[in-house]
Amino acid sequence: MTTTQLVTQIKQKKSFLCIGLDVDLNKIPSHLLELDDPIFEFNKAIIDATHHLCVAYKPNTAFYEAYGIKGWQSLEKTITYLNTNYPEIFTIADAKRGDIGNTSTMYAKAFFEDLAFDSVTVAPYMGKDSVEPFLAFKDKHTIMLALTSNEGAFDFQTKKVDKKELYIQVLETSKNWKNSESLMYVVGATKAEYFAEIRKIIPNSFLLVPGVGAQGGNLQDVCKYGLSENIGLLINSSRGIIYASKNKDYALAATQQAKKLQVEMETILNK
Ligand SMILES: O=c1ccn([C@@H]2O[C@H](COP(=O)(O)O)[C@@H](O)[C@H]2O)c(=O)[nH]1
Repeated sequence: MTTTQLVTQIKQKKSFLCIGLDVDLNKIPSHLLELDDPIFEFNKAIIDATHHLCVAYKPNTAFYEAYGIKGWQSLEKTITYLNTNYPEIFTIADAKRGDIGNTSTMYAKAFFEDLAFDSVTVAPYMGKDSVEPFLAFKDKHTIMLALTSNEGAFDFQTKKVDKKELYIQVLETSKNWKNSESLMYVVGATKAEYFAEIRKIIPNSFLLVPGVGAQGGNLQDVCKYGLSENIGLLINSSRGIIYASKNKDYALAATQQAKKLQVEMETILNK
């Protein structure tokens, strides 16, 4: 998917919401556990109930890998279901990969070719030659961790290297990499006070922003300095939407939570 197609979808739906599909078998309604593939059935119901309110879905691969081959099959069925039934939706494999070049190429093939995701998250720690193999894929997007939502972000990311914070170095340096126009960045909603500085460096790049909802990040605070000319934000909420109810009404409850965020986003976009 191209960035233009993503922006068009955002404008049509008046939403820049990304829903995280982080499925934990201990948290889903118990009646689903009797089915052959509870993870897929849960995702299918959530997707059917929310696709009109969001522009992206983000399964975090950890929640699938934890269940071995069955979990990976559920992930495959979920992405195939999305690509077949809702091809306009932007898909993110939150896998946080990155390795030496030839290994990164294999990671990129796994998520872009085999599973046909539109994007994958990567860690910047191993540098240019670990990220450029992902950027070589046309109309695919590489979403690099910049300033993460967790407390541990302050351990390294905000530490100064050559008088500049590491996350700033990541943003500035990666702008010069081959095919860097395919880069997006992860910036946590819990770090709203950093968005103004970040936008000075990457005014137009899309930012994937996790941390709204369960982690306490605030949508209004993020949008104040995070919005760009082409909107440029994908705000993720996972647990706050998919676990809004533990009962049989879970899909309806997810719709209601997603709708709340979409309405807030529509108001912001209309300003
Ligand atoms: O900085 C980061 C990077 C990734 N995540 C991931 O996003 C979701 C957030 O889930 P919630 O339930 O809405 O808190 C999850 O998959 C994280 O691994 C992040 O939170 N922060």
